[in-house]
Amino acid sequence: MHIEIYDTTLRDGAQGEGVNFSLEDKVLIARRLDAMGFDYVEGGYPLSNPKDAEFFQRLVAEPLKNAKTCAFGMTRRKGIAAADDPGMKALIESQAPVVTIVGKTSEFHVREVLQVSLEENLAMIGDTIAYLVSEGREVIYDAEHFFDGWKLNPEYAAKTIQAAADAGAIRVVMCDTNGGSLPEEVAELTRAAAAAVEVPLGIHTHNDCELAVANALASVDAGATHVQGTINGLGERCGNADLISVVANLALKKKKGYKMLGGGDSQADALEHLTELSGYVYEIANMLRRGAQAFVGPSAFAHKGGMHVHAINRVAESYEHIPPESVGNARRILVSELSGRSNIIAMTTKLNLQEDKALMDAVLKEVVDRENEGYQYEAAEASFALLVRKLARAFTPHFELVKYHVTTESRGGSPLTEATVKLLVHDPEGEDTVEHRVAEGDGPVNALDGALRKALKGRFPQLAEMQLVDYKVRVINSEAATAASVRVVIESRDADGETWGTVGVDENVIQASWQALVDSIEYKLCKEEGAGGGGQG
Ligand SMILES: CC(=O)SCCNC(=O)CCNC(=O)[C@H](O)C(C)(C)COP(=O)(O)OP(=O)(O)OC[C@H]1O[C@@H](n2cnc3c(N)ncnc32)[C@H](O)[C@@H]1OP(=O)(O)O
Ligand SMILES: CC(=O)C(=O)O
Repeated sequence: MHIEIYDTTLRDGAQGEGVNFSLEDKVLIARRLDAMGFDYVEGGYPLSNPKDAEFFQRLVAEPLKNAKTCAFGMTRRKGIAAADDPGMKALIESQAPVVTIVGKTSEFHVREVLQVSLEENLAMIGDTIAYLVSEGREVIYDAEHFFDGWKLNPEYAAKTIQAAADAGAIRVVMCDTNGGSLPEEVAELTRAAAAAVEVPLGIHTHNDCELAVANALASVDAGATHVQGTINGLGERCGNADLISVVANLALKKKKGYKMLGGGDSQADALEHLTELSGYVYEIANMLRRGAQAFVGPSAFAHKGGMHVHAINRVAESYEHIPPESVGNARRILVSELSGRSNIIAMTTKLNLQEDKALMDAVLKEVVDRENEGYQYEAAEASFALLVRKLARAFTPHFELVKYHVTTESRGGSPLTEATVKLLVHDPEGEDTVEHRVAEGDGPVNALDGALRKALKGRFPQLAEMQLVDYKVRVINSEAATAASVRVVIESRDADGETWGTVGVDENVIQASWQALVDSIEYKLCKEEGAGGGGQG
């Protein structure tokens, strides 16, 4: 059975705190969803702001290829004809072929929020849809507060969706607007709605009880054939149903043969692009990815516990509910104090090192000891790779520190930071040289990085290709007051997009930063020589 997937990232997703798409962002996301086979893409509320209105004009100039574009609006204002309502005018002018209209289902909302009679609300629903249909639009009706409204007054709730169906709505979508319903209630009321109207039913759920996806799935099992939600679950308050999880569960977990996103090969292809889609939307929204996001998060198939990794090495599905590749994700093995030898073997295999029991034991001991001192290798695979090479005696440093010096000076204005670095730079085929360089920076780490690069750029020009993209500091034993150590984790990126993390720990933040900086540069140089391996990007 085909289940329609309706994306409202650009409207309800944009109602999430901290989400603000530009016009260009919206167009890019709409086209990506279109390419992946989504049935409907809701672009926004044309009455609300010029950007949303302009979005639809952009799609008139260059329409989506597969998905239907939907413009969102509410039922006509009380006491006026639909044709006279500015909201209707904006919807018609959007030229979107589909209009999604939200209307009230709950008599409580009709009385207390709209403050109109129950009859006037029914007329507002019917008039609005009939008018838009007469203007040649397909209308999807979003029944706001459907579940709460039905529980309060089922006869009235049924009348509201019947008014929508009678006026020509092509879908009636049951909205769990406050996100307070449970899956069993959603299933039961989906069956009740199916008995009240013949129009295909849809489901639109919010995540206030962490049940948006479960509620959407329950509704589909009970007969809904259209699911509304957003990518990554962005949306008002706690968000909407995450369509990534909805699609992955319907396609991969349910045994009822649900088909979506084009079905067949296109469906499989779309599933394999879900991780990429999730990252794309986070990137455009300028938001950090959620590590533990189901199916597509970086931690969704990351194995940390030694016993898990041991089992995974024997049979992948022992600790994985689906193959990570089926949703475009990848297995990751983490190294930490919770590791057993299996974690270390998995990581060193990635580094192309021979399996060597004595080395594995030494690495495991070193990792456990260092994590006890505050190091953490989960986000610092490059430092781990260097640590293994050092223990395997397969590492020759490219340079050594003679001394560094960092000063910060303020004469009343913004402080100025300056770093001096003196290095012994090795040259296996020639003479070692001493490089002594100074650089200014926005802060101590920036200045140190500048001076370090100046000292190395003559001998290693390829360092110009890499840049530091993230810097995190954390105090790790704050109860020890003055003796507290800090952990610095630096993320670096190469010209080809590969990223790697390095770590440093010390009581002095500059020394911790120096360790992480040196590891970052050594990793890049080893990588160039084919000896780094195991990048994280
Ligand atoms: C469940 C949902 O997510 S629905 C979508 C919610 N999204 C948004 O609100 C974002 C876009 N909204 C906006 O840009 C603005 O709210 C607008 C342009 C729609 C309206 O702005 P304003 O005219 O200034 O009204 P305001 O937002 O203060 O109040 C909403 C008005 O709509 C009325 N209203 C609310 N729902 C409906 C409905 N389904 N049908 C008709 N009128 C409605 C309210 O009664 C209120 O009118 P009133 O002040 O005459 O009582
Ligand atoms: C329509 C909608 O966004 C809701 O009821 O949640």
